[in-house]
Amino acid sequence: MAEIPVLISRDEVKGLLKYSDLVSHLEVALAKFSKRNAEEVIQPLRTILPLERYNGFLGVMPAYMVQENILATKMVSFYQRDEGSDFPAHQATVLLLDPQRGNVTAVMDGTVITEKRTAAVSAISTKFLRPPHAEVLCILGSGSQALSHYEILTQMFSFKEIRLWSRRKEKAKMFSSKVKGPVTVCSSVKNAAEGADVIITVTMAKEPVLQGQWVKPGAHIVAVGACRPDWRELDDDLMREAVVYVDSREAASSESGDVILSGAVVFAELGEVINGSKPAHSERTTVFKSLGMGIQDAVSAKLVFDQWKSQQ
Ligand SMILES: NC(=O)C1=CN([C@@H]2O[C@H](COP(=O)(O)OP(=O)(O)OC[C@H]3O[C@@H](n4cnc5c(N)ncnc54)[C@H](O)[C@@H]3O)[C@@H](O)[C@H]2O)C=CC1
Ligand SMILES: O=C(O)C1=NCCCC1
Repeated sequence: MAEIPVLISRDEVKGLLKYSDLVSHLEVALAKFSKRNAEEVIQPLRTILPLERYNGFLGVMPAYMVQENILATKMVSFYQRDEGSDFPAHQATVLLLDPQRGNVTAVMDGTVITEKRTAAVSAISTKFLRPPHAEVLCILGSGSQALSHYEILTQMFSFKEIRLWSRRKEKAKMFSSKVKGPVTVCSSVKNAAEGADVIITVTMAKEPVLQGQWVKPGAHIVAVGACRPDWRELDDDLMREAVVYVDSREAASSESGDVILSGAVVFAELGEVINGSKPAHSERTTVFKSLGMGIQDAVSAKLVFDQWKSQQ
């Protein structure tokens, strides 16, 4: 290795990566991605290596943004852990490279990047697709993504009520004691979801947790979990009834159980809504199926690195 890369820790990434920067930069990246111009963005479908023995997966997610001169790859491991396990469900590292020379310029924690950039993309979908006068937010799940989603959605929007459901009520209570604002802990998904305007699913479920019959017509659902072709968070009724948006069509048709197994038709990518080539049907029930993209990590890593450099 000719030059030693900079190492940026989890705590440093936490301090350096701001939601406000993420939202504006991710909007530009998603809009560009959806134009499918290889002179602008190159992002192959991620490689997923099963770690069957440990009930987990390793994902490798390279991306190159040509004009911005950003080349990066994330390695992310994720596991279906037993409740109470000492090991984290997700761990990630992002490598930022110099595209001209090919050397690694920075190695940084990718776990916080994954938490923040996923929530920022969900906030972008909420911005475009939530119904008018959205007042009630519902979060299903109480892990790391639930926290980052709570943070950004309460920063960007003025919901009157925030409801939370988690499989284990004590986890939901712990969540509500960690966050700054008020949270209504609900004892069932039905109670949490009924009447909600925006519903975020951030669980490790393999079977549907949210049923279409509980969803208010016109609600916006952001489905973040179920990132394997045989995993589900949403039932067939909801998937077939809603107008379905995704981050990447290729990823959705190869990785999303909710899309593949329901046979739902994908209406548009979020990037197409941002770049104006497809409408935002905010008057209808909408689902944004998020799977996560290498360009989201690449953009985030560059923001972290630039902030880090400006402080040296
Ligand atoms: N779309 C994307 O870009 C990304 C998606 N994810 C996915 O988001 C989901 C949440 O991730 P984290 O919050 O980091 O995980 P976490 O492990 O911190 O939290 C998972 C939550 O799901 C709950 N849960 C587990 N099994 C369940 C079941 N069978 N039914 C209902 N709830 C269940 C747990 O109680 C916990 O509240 C995961 O599926 C993860 O793979 C994670 C990163 C990026
Ligand atoms: O985009 C990511 O990062 C992930 N997506 C789905 C599952 C784990 C991590």
